[in-house]
This record gives sequence, structure tokens and C-alpha cells, in this order.
Amino acid sequence: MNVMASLLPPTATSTLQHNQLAICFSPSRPTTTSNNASFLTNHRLKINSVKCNAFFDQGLLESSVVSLDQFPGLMQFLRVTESLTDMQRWGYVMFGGLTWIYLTARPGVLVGAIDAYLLAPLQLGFDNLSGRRNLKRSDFVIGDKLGEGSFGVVYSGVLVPKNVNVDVEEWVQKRGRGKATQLDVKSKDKVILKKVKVGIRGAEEFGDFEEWFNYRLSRAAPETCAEFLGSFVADKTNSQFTKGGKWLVWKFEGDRTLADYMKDRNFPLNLESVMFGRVLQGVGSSKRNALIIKQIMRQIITSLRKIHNTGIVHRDVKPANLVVTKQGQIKLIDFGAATDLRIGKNYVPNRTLLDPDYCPPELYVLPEETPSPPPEPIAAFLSPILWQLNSPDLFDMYSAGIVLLQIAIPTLRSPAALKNFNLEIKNCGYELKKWRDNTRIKPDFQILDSENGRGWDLATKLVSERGSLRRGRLSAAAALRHPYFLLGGDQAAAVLSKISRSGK
Ligand SMILES: Nc1ncnc2c1ncn2[C@@H]1O[C@H](COP(=O)(O)OP(=O)(O)OP(=O)(O)O)[C@@H](O)[C@H]1O
Repeated sequence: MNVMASLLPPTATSTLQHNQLAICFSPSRPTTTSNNASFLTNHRLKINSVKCNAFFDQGLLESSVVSLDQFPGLMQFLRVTESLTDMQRWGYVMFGGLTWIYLTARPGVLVGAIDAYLLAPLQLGFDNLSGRRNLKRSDFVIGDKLGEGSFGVVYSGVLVPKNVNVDVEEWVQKRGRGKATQLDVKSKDKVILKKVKVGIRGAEEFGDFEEWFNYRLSRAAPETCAEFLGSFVADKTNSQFTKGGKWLVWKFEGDRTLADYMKDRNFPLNLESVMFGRVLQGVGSSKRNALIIKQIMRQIITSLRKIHNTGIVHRDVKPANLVVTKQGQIKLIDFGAATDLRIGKNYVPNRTLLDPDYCPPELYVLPEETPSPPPEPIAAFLSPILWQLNSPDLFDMYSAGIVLLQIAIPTLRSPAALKNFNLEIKNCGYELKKWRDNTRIKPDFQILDSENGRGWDLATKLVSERGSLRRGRLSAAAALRHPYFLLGGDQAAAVLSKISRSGK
């Protein structure tokens, strides 16, 4: 028996026609009724008659009548399920639930599809309209060379202000010097440019991948990496440009990488005011060191969790690829070696592009016998299985563990000491505890041993061989749940600093 119908005045129910629902708005929640009592009970529509009485005047009810024909999807669903048994209905619910779990499991088939088929074209259209994709050689003045990899050369540079209407070279000469870094430029105009090498095998492909990863991350996890401004192809050849050569451009995020800060004897205290906006008062220096180290690791692992959630493994996590911004944020750069294992982008079986000092013992992000990826939609559909079976994200987590050891143990910071560590840990079968008992370098474990050795415990769970089923090392999400990060003194100081910065 339809409870609601029994409460309705006869004139009210008689106005309802077949397939109509009357929606009665109670102050707390909406309720529904129909002119067909069995229809409602059959379909388990919830009825709340308790608070409706006061609203059952003829006028209100009539204005609330909604035809089910307006919801063809719902009608269809009701029609289809009407003839099903309870068992069959449960079957459908289970199937729907499992499909949902599969499509949303890491690395996110559903979100990935939305990104590829909706967000990426939207971003392209928006960038074209706003002129962001129309960068050209003459928009930039190239400055000092900052680094050179196998496939690219990195320069600092300046985005020439829009109101400068003269030829760029002339503009630079007028200012007196030929180097962008020596110009009086606003920091928002500072950029980083990567020239993709011309005529080097694989360089062009590398540049395309790096561009793709930067666009993808600018949509999926923009806070984790340097802001990508776009790319251009040089239209003429001169001292710096080669016609046809591709350039990638980022916002200049900061003067120094974590590796640069680590070279300083004062590390990690040289990062204290950058990260916390001030010197931490009333805290001893060893506690301050420990808080800074924890904040660095929290930021790195949080970024890794975000990129891993999108299916991307960076594959080159190291202090030189972590830029520290003026606001104390640590951003990942250099996605040239990254791979997107949701669709198999930049994944070539048996290819390893790594820095041996930070590379895990397994060397490859997936087992060597993993075949080349199938076409993207199929790869994407299968990707949750691949991630469950292989946990490729743990590749980056080993590198993060090495970074933790290096920043926490002063005698491991130099490249030579790190090489020596790598030899020793290999001889110890990648068991960090065994290494600690046997190493000849007399490390200082003070920072890792503070807070009941939580930092040390975390390090042993990152710097390790993979166990059975290719697990046995903490994922980024699991690492952030480790007791080391639970006491958030570093986080409190960082949040306070953010608040005071935004108040200025
Ligand atoms: N967005 C950025 N903001 C500030 N500095 C940056 C940025 N991107 C890169 N750099 C600087 O440029 C250097 C080289 O960049 P990157 O690592 O991407 O290039 P690379 O070709 O791989 O060079 P390398 O092999 O030397 O690392 C970095 O170490 C960093 O100092």
C-alpha cells in the first residue's frame, strides 16, 4: 500500500496520471508518491510521509507533480528491472559496482579517458584561443646555459614583454648586454628553455614525450611540477637557434635545486627560512634539522603520490631534478625519462634511462618480459591489472628512499660517497639494516634515529629489494601513512608560513 497516496486528499491523487510522481517537499528532504501504489513498492522508491502533512494543500501538491516521462533513463531502468528477480537485480548492482571499482582503480581508466578525450582537446582549444600555444622564437631572449643532458640543452631566459615592439636583438643591445640574465627583468618574465638537440637519434622523440608529459601534468597534477608554458620551433638559424629545432619553455621556478642546497655545508638549515618563512624559534638545531628533512620528504612523496595516481612514473627522481621555489615548494622537473603506464607512453621494454646512483636494483619499471604496449585504449583498459601485478610506482619510491638517506646523513651527500654507498648496499643484498651494521663510512644517523627511529624505519621500507609479488617497498600513499609523517610539526610550521605569506 502506498503510504503517501493514502495521505493525499482524494482530489490530489485523482489529478495524478499514469507515470507521474508527486514530489512533496518537506523542510528536510523530498518525498515521492505516484498514482500507482504497486509501482512504487515494486521499485523500492523511498517514501517519507512524516513531515509532509503540513504541505498537503491542493495548490502545493499540484505544482509539484513531475512526469516520469521527463526522465527517459529512469523510465528505461524501471522498465528493465521490473521483470528481474531480486537475484538478478543484485547481480546487476554487483557488476556495476565492480566495473566502477575497476575503472577508478589506479591509474584511473575513467579519469584518464576523460582527460584524453575531453580535457586535453579543451586545453588545446583554450590555449590556441588565448595564444598560449603560439609561442615563437622572437618571444624569448636566451641567457646562460644551466645544464645539458643527452637529448637537450637547458638555458635560462626571458620572455620579452608584449609592449616591446622592436626586434629582440636590438632590444637586448639597447639594454647594453646580450645576456638575458643580466637584464633587469621581472621574475615573472624569467623562463627556462630546453633546446632539443638536432640530429641526435631519439632526441626529437624525447622532446615530444617531455612536452606530452608536461601538458598531461599541467592538467592532472599542476602543483607537482614546474609550470609549463609551451613549445616552439625555431624559424631561422643563428648563433643559438637551428631552424626546425624544437624548444620547450617553463616558468622559472627557482634559483636552486635540492642538489644545489645540499652542496652547502649549512644544509638543511639553509632551507629553513625558505620552507618555513622564518627560523624556528625555541627549537634545538637537531630538531630543526629533522623538521626540515621531514618537510622535504613529505613534499617529494606527496608529489610522487599525485603523479603515480595519474599512471606516471618519473624514473629520474633525484635532488638535481627537484627545484626549490621561493615559497619553499619542491617541484619535480625533467620528465624526459618519465613513462605513463596507463597508456604505455614512453615505455619501451628493456629500455632503462636511469641515473645509476638513484636507480632501484630491479633496474626496470616493469619486468623485462613485459611486452610492448598495445594501442592506447587497450593499454588503458588493461592498466589497472598491470599496476596491481607490478606496482611500477615503487621504482620511484626507491629513489625517494635514497634521497632521504642522502639528505639525512651528511656523509652520504657527495657524489663519491653515494657511489660508495651503492656498492656497499649492493653487497648487502639491498638490506639497509645489514648495511648499517657493516658500512665503513661511519654515518651519522642522528636525524633518522630521532623520534624513536621512525625516519630510519621509513628508510628501510623504501631502500629495499622488491619482495614477493613485486611489492615489499612502500608506495607513496603508504609512505605518507607511515608513523614518520604522522607527527606533523614540520607541516604545522609550513602551513603557518603559507598563511603568513598569503597575508602579506
Ligand atoms: N622550471 C625551472 N625553474 C628553474 N630552474 C630549472 C627549471 N627547469 C630546469 N631548471 C634548471 O635547469 C637544470 C637542467 O634542467 P633539466 O634537468 O630539466 O635538464 P636536462 O637536459 O635533463 O639536464 P641534466 O641532464 O643536466 O639534468 C636543472 O638542474 C635546474 O637547475
